[in-house]
Amino acid sequence: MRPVAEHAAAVAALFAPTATEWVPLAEARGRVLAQDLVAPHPLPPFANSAMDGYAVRSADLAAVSVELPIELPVAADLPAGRTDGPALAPGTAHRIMTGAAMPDGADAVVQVEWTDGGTERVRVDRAVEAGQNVRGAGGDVTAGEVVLEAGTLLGPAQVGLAAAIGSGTLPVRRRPRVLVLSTGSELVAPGEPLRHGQIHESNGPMLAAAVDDAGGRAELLRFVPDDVEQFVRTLDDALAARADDPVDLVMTSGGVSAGAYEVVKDAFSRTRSDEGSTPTGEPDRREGRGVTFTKVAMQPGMPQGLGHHAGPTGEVAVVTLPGNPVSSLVSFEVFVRPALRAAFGHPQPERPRVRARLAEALDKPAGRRQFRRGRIDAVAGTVAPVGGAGSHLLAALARADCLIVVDEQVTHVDAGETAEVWLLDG
Ligand SMILES: Nc1nc2c(c(=O)[nH]1)N[C@H]1C(S)=C(S)[C@@H](COP(=O)(O)OP(=O)(O)OC[C@H]3O[C@@H](n4cnc5c(N)ncnc54)[C@H](O)[C@@H]3O)O[C@H]1N2
Ligand code: MOO
Repeated sequence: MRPVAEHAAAVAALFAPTATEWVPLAEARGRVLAQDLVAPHPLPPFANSAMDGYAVRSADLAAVSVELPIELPVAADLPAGRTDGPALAPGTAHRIMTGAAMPDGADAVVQVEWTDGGTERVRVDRAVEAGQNVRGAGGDVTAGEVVLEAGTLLGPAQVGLAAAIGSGTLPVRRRPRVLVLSTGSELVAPGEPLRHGQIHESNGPMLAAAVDDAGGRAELLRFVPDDVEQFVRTLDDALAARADDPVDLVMTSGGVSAGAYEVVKDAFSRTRSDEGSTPTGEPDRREGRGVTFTKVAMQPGMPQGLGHHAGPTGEVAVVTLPGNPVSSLVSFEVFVRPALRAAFGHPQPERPRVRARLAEALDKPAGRRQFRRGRIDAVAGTVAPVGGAGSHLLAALARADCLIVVDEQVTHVDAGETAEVWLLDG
């Protein structure tokens, strides 16, 4: 069986780094900056007041104390946003609000609490030092400074900074576009009634959510039954309809194990053997490198496939995930998520990994790396398995907040021993 790391590297190699696109600030969160962002002006752009109060010359107040207050005429009112504030004459004060530009001639602000709050004249009973309560121009950012480097993940603070320097749009790496296609004749759309032998289609919505959550752009296609013709037609129609904005990956679920009706395996094996020419002698547009199916030494997620499908608009990368719901999502976590994030330059493609003590013993077969679902207690430094190893246990997966990784050769881990844990909330 193929080692997990080898398959992960092969999946990563399917992705090309995504191009740059410009997006409005409102769409920038979670994206990766494609170019250094340079401030065209300083921050703050002008010296301004840090307090509601009175702009003064500190020299005028040098001798002031509670016992010896001073009274100054209030010569102007400076709310934040006033663009034509007059200069301050010696021996006068301007009423000023937080964020308003400091008038020429003033070098300090007396906060309103240290005054009688007058509007015509103001009594001040505390001295201030030059620069007190003044936020200097460029105190945060200087003009020409790189405020955010290419490769930065844009969160709320970074979006705020970009807005503050006046950027309305930002150059970011394009989100990889992923088509999700589930297969299985037993599948029924959620919301529709089930007959005996049928189940609701859960992998498609789950994997589409996982793609979006990873920072990609998922498009969930209508699932198909175990019918090769229908599978290929659905996929090729979807690819043809997206000729102007090509997809980065086709991700399928189901139909890859050892049964009699393995639609994904059959479909991609067929398109591969179609290489050559069509009956009319035209070159076959399906000619391509094909999809290879393999067993990976992991549990869940053993049957895997990857490669390229020669669709109507050219070659497109393909990853085929196993149909069992837990296998499907765990395979996505192990192989697709890190590759997808690396493709758009995410600074942390992989889930945060920690070590934690097992709250109970675990047994597993030798030969496959096991990814058990768990709940972590970060304060206690312990992790408890949730549910068993079965790859149909979707409810346990939904209760889990981490994966517990137990290496191939290990068959037993005692309670209290440490294990590697991947944090799914990170
Ligand atoms: N004889 C063997 N049988 C199986 C093997 C094997 O090596 N030899 N491998 C097992 C393992 S491990 C896995 S994992 C599964 C993988 O099977 P497929 O990828 O072919 O998936 P299906 O057979 O189509 O479905 C498996 C299981 O999952 C359910 N399923 C499928 N798609 C969905 C969906 N979109 N939403 C919800 N549930 C879905 C399906 O009903 C099956 O119960 O094969 C084992 N068998
Ligand atoms: O490998 Mo399957 O993915 O165990 O259930």
